[in-house]
Amino acid sequence: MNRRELDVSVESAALDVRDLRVAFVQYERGLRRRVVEAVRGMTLSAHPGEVVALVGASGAGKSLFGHAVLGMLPPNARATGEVRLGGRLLDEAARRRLAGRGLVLLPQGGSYLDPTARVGAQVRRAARLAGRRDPAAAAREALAERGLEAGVERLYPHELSGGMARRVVGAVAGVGDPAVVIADEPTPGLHPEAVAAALQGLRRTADGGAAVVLITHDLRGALGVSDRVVVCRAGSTVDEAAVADFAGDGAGLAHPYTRALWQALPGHGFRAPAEPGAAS
Ligand SMILES: Nc1ncnc2c1ncn2[C@@H]1O[C@H](COP(=O)(O)OP(=O)(O)OP(=O)(O)O)[C@@H](O)[C@H]1O
Ligand code: NI
Repeated sequence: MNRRELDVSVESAALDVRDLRVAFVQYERGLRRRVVEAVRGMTLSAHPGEVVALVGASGAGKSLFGHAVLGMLPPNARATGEVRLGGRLLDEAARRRLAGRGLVLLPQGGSYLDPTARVGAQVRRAARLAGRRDPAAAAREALAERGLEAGVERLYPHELSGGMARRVVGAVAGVGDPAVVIADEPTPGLHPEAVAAALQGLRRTADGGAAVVLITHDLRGALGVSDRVVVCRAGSTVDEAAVADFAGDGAGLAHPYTRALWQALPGHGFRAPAEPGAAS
């Protein structure tokens, strides 16, 4: 099922997540059962054509959000809340079936590419999974659209530069014409031009009609390509702000934590906000 089959219209959000919660069941010394709530109320929606940034500190629950939406949590995790795709309420199993097709996750750490397979095979596989009738042609086209010539198909991931790898990832993500792309921290470890290229790749994916959720620590980088910013802290989404509100001394930002994140950026002359529980 791809974007057309999901029947995503501009009126309904492609992705609509309400009050998502994720708890882990843990056993202490094999006996005492303990439930730890890692995500405690995350709400986010993204419309076709939009890039919505999900920003927050390390451990805030951003990656869990992505995994929960895809229905890919570890077995000891329990998720609750409502996840709609194209207006339809779907359970975890239904979302897992859409993974790689209507719904794509680019996981944190760049492990999205299989190091043992050639680029061409990987993009063709994504095209096949997405139901493209001629996977080879679709793969060639997806790579060419991103400025990669046919020879790239024969390369292995370790033979790609950072920027090329990201474009290949973009091709893998975009070849099925997905309704929703969740990109988890797509930029660490890349040099600045490659970071910009990767973010622009996501922007183009959205301009092509997908709803993109950009998970990142990099508020400044996110502002360059996003339409809205959702801020999370300690497992909860605490604010949603328009990109235009991130200006000057942050007076346009209503939420104190969002304002503190903005003011903590280098050049703004303020200190980073303390994390809950952190020693000050
Ligand atoms: N399998 C698990 N079992 C127990 N707790 C977990 C598990 N996976 C994640 N957590 C906890 O959930 C919280 C959120 O983790 P998550 O990976 O979503 O953070 P994040 O916002 O993506 O951080 P980062 O920016 O560092 O990637 C963390 O406190 C983490 O310890
Ligand atoms: Ni993460």
